[in-house]
Amino acid sequence: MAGPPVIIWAQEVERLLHCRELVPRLEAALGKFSRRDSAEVIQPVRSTVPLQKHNGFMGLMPTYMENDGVLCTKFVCFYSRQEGSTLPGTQATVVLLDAEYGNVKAVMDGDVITGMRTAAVSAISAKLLMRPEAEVLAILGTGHQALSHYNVFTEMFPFKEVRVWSQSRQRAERFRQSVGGPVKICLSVEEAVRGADAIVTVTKCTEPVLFGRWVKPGAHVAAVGACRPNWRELDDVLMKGAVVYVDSREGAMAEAGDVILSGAEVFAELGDVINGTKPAHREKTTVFKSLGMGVEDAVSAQLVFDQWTDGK
Ligand SMILES: NC(=O)C1=CN([C@@H]2O[C@H](COP(=O)(O)OP(=O)(O)OC[C@H]3O[C@@H](n4cnc5c(N)ncnc54)[C@H](O)[C@@H]3O)[C@@H](O)[C@H]2O)C=CC1
Ligand SMILES: O=C(O)C1=NCCCC1
Repeated sequence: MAGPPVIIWAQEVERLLHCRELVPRLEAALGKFSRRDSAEVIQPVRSTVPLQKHNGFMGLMPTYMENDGVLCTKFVCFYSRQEGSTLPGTQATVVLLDAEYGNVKAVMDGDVITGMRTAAVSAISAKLLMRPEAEVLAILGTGHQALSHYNVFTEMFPFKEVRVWSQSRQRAERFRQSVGGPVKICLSVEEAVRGADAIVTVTKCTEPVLFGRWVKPGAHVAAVGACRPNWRELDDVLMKGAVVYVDSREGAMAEAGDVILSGAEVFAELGDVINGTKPAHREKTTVFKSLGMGVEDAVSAQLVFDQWTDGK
């Protein structure tokens, strides 16, 4: 008979999950997802339940990887909070199950996983699509994802300058103090992105904040916010002028306002590039529209569980 599930909370997940081990697993997972082989990955498009009273959504993200024996689901609640609210903007929990018996093996904090796997997938997009000589990174937004993206991008690439923009100077200052390295605070989005080689958009805005006319030709944009079909971070000029990559085509057509409302063509999934079935257009302006996938949470949770079991 199965024992009770283990509970692995945030501090422990943080101790066990490292970008250097996670990135190769995520690359493999993105490749498997794009092969559309049901023995590799079954991952339906996220089901989203509106929490109207609280101005939020609950996303359900199940995944089964039969060949790898991984069965997992994440519950993630995300909210549009009033300015100054002290309530959390996103809360996630990941559940790992035994596929044969159906029992829950582990319940773990999903916030650390969401932060790190999202930033790691954006970094994989940059590894594939950014120009190798890239020197300047611009981050728009200063919340949780901004911090995880700063950490992962500066660990993986030798940027000479990191710029950050926030709606609020105070939040930008707080962000600068919370990171381990140098950051240039910019007072406008234009100042932050002009001349940047890589741009990460991690805001909660619902209207475009990044305009194509400011983006240097050949730059790479990892667009992480705007995960609802009527929300935008990027304008039509950027979406239509860039080669657009996504994590999941089905996900993008259901959830990505930047894709749906601009009418931009999706060129490829990141997994197609990893599998060698679609080219990486490093020489052109590229956008990776990220929505987040259950398979990313599944391999992250399995890694945490394996490390936890090894160290027991
Ligand atoms: N693609 C993916 O896999 C994932 C995407 N997300 C999305 O990424 C975005 C950022 O998430 P977190 O950092 O966790 O949120 P957060 O609440 O910690 O930070 C949000 C940031 O957006 C800024 N912001 C809010 N409204 C704005 C507006 N109208 N214009 C410009 N900036 C604005 C805030 O000042 C803050 O810097 C959210 O949209 C979230 O839903 C989150 C997790 C995974
Ligand atoms: O993949 C995720 O996790 C999320 N994606 C979009 C919105 C918040 C969480």
